[in-house]
Amino acid sequence: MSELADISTMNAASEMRIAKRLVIKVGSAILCGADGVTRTAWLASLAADISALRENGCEVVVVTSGAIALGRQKLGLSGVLRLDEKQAASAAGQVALAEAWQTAFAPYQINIAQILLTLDDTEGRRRYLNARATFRTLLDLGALPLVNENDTIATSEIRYGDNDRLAAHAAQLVESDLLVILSDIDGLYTADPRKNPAAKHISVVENITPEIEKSAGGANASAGVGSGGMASKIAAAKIAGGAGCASIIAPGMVNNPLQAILNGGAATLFRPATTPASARRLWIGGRLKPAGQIVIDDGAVKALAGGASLLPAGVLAVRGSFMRGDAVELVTKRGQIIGQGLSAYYADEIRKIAGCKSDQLEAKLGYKRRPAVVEKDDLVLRTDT
Ligand SMILES: Nc1ncnc2c1ncn2[C@@H]1O[C@H](COP(=O)(O)OP(=O)(O)O)[C@@H](O)[C@H]1O
Ligand SMILES: N[C@@H](CCC(=O)OP(=O)(O)O)C(=O)O
Repeated sequence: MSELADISTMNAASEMRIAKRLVIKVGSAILCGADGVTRTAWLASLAADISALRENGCEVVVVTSGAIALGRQKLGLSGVLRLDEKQAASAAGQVALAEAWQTAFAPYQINIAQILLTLDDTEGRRRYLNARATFRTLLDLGALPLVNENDTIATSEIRYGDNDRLAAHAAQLVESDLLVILSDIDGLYTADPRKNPAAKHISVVENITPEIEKSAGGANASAGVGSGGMASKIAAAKIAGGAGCASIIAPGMVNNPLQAILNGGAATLFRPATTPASARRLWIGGRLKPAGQIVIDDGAVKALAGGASLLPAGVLAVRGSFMRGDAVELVTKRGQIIGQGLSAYYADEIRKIAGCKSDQLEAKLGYKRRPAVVEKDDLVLRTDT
């Protein structure tokens, strides 16, 4: 399937075939079963699928639940857990969870890298930039980022709510083009098929209408393990879609679940309303209020127009006081605003390194950092909008 494929014929399989960066969400029930024991053969089959996708050039990030389910077994906790018991279980279980994933990927010499996120990490721009840079570096180094919520410090006020939404935020953070949520069901139905046997499977959702949202009922809070329900999966698809990322809800209990999607097995595709690039352009170039200005030389103007990041060598001056992660306007020496981006440095740091070559930065700053003042992915030129 080429990238120029007619989108009206897109389904879960074709969307998966063209994905370049994929976030896969695995729930506790699929990974651990009802008894809280890791399904190792299944996990090995998923590892084979992920390894095959990576060999085809697709970058993969995994969001995995299961820490509480595994931890409660380890610590001998039973019944309904208090918040502090859940947090203790997740602390003990996260170790076992990461170990299970690392074991599954050992045959492919793929390193697992654990990232525990809290809502703050994706909502606050400075932490967002740090988290994104870490993901980017891990993917560049060929590691497989393994994400879970940082349950041990998350409180009810700051929780994402469930790992379906966490996965959508992770997809947004890494600018993924596809989110695959592996579920205990083969997609969305017109109503909950457990309660309504006449419910019909929906293979493609163009728009998440109130009717679609109503079909899911409420959250599945009473389930033994996990906490999501179909409502949280639709909410996740909505968050991802707003960032230009398509979503698939697919059956996760079967072995080789990703290969099953590629083979045309039943699943639901949620098509996004926009692309990741235009969602990002709208956010950086339109919604964020600039906190300052960076004046750049003509060489830098040319380099940015050619798709480069802004390096300190092209910086002439800095106006205002802004922080790392704030939006800044990029201005020519004649005063023309040519674009807007997220600053990778504090204003005062840029003042120290303005005009410097990249190999002089460590001596000027006293520490080592990526050289770009504004990374190309964090930059929107006026001609782009
Ligand atoms: N409209 C719907 N279509 C499909 N499943 C639904 C729908 N409404 C409610 N559900 C229920 O949601 C369940 C999936 O949510 P959940 O059990 O949390 O999944 P997982 O454990 O895979 O994260 C299904 O098994 C189904 O009973
Ligand atoms: N972070 C928690 C899982 C929370 C959650 O959303 O679970 P699930 O509904 O199984 O995806 C854990 O690792 O146990």
